[in-house]
Amino acid sequence: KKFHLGMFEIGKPLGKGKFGRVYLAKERTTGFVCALKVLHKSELQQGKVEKQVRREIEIHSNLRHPNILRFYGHFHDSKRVFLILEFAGKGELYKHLRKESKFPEWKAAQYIAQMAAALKYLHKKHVMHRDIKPENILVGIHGEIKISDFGWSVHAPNNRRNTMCGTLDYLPPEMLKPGSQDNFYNEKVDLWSLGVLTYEFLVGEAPFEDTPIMTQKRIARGEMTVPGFVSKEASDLIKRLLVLDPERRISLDEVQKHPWIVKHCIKGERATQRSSEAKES
Ligand SMILES: COc1cccc(-c2nc(Nc3cc(C)[nH]n3)cc3ccccc23)c1
Repeated sequence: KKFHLGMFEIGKPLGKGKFGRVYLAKERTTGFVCALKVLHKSELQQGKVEKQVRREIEIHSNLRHPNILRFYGHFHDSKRVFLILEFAGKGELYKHLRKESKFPEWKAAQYIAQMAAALKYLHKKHVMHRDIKPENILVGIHGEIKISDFGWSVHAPNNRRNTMCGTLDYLPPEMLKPGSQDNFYNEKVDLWSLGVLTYEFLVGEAPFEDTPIMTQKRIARGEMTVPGFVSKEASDLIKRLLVLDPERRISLDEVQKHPWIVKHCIKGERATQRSSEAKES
């Protein structure tokens, strides 16, 4: 007996996140496959995250980009909230990262180029994600990556009122400063996190990974070293993103034109040139 929920046929559970379970689902009339995220209102109340979920829905439902997981809609019953999300066939990026321990430079560069494109789109809408990390990225069936969780995204600028986000590893120095009320930060926080992500893709661990106290100290001082096996171009990009002063971080446009990205990301004519060469051979 298949389990139906209104117009959806519920398939296998894909896994569970922090506040809910995710199921494969099929829309009954069209056969459209999606992922259904089920959140229990009681758990949201306990975790004091209802406002965050409402903001996630409001922000995520207005986003359309190939490297951002599509949000199709939501509905709720007395006990649960259901988010209708795009299904990404290859699951969580951080599982691939742990399995491969670190990514080859060409793969890391392609992922970072896709992240830069998604962040450029978000920042143009004055949305900052604030929680860029491998756990919040899914992989589509063709290997493309999709930013998923928007639970911590807000409209920029913002001053840190709410409690700390998840892991400290990805927090930029400006979000760690003692709570002076004029502690405003903007979307450049995502540039710092992009630097941490680039490092973690290439090295297999975060640049400031340490005990919580030491991690905060090392972030505040920008204290990290890039191992010798990382190419000098990749190391250059990491160092231009992990800059303490948010205003001095490399821009997303410059990331997309950076030699390390250009070298590994076949675009347009070079791709066709490659394929035409292949045809000749
Ligand atoms: C904790 O492990 C979790 C949790 C939630 C989802 C997955 C998972 N997700 C997706 N795709 C998704 C998920 C969403 C919201 N859209 N597309 C695919 C997978 C494939 C193999 C294993 C696991 C998968 C894992």
